[in-house]
Amino acid sequence: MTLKIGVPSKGRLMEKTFDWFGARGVELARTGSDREYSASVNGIDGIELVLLSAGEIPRELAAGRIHMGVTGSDLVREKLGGWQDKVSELALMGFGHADLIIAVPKCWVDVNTLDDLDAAAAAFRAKHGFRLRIATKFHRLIRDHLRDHGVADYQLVDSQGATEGTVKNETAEAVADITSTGETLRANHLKILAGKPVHKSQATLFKSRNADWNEDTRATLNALTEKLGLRA
Ligand SMILES: Nc1ncnc2c1ncn2[C@@H]1O[C@H](COP(=O)(O)OP(=O)(O)OP(=O)(O)O)[C@@H](O)[C@H]1O
Ligand SMILES: O=P(O)(O)OC[C@H]1O[C@H](OP(=O)(O)OP(=O)(O)O)[C@H](O)[C@@H]1O
Repeated sequence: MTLKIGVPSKGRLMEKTFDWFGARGVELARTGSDREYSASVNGIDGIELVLLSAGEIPRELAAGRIHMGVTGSDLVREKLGGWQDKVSELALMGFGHADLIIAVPKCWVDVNTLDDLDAAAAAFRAKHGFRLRIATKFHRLIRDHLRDHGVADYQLVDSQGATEGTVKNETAEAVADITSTGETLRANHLKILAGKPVHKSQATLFKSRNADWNEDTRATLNALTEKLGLRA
């Protein structure tokens, strides 16, 4: 039986994932044409590469359909409730860095912290008769973070892309999204609330707790982690 590793099939994380393994003597390679989703692994036997969208890798790990997978630490925490019961972290890979943050319009001069946001949200509701809207695709992480910091008078509105545009479009008053350079926030006249980010994300190699770990796959895992210089 082969050990299946899910790696991003495109996008930000793909190339660096291939480089990360390659630098450790495990060559991942796409096979076939540019558009064909097939790949191979050289340097170690008994491994099958599965090309997937980074966003789907958490679900596949949790279901045990892949034994290991590379994706952003933010996506695992967002998509898997109780993620630590489903997967474990084998390696922080040192790329794909991004911060999940909450941002408000730059012109809100009195709102710089979560406490300020809480006060602004209460005032907003009193004035407008509905709760201040925060646009995001990170529902679980933002809800938990705001609950932990005592902010209650808000509503999340779903935004799966172009989230920073929702304030200008008047579908939200604030946003919660990933940022790396900060360019998109600046361009949309938004400022990050002070304090630590909700989550500091990076590409991470995960191991599924629910996959079929039999004698073969465990032996392959041990060979692979040794080659990669990790602890299984
Ligand atoms: N500037 C950035 N913007 C968004 N995500 C970033 C950024 N920098 C790093 N990342 C990370 O990249 C990962 C998302 O990658 P990507 O957008 O390729 O995957 P995806 O959401 O599955 O998209 P797709 O479904 O199109 O493959 C997340 O873990 C995120 O934290
Ligand atoms: O801090 P920056 O370097 O400006 O990067 C942050 C932006 O990049 C991502 O969007 P993406 O390009 O994935 O597009 P999306 O709006 O479709 O999510 C993210 O959602 C931010 O909008």
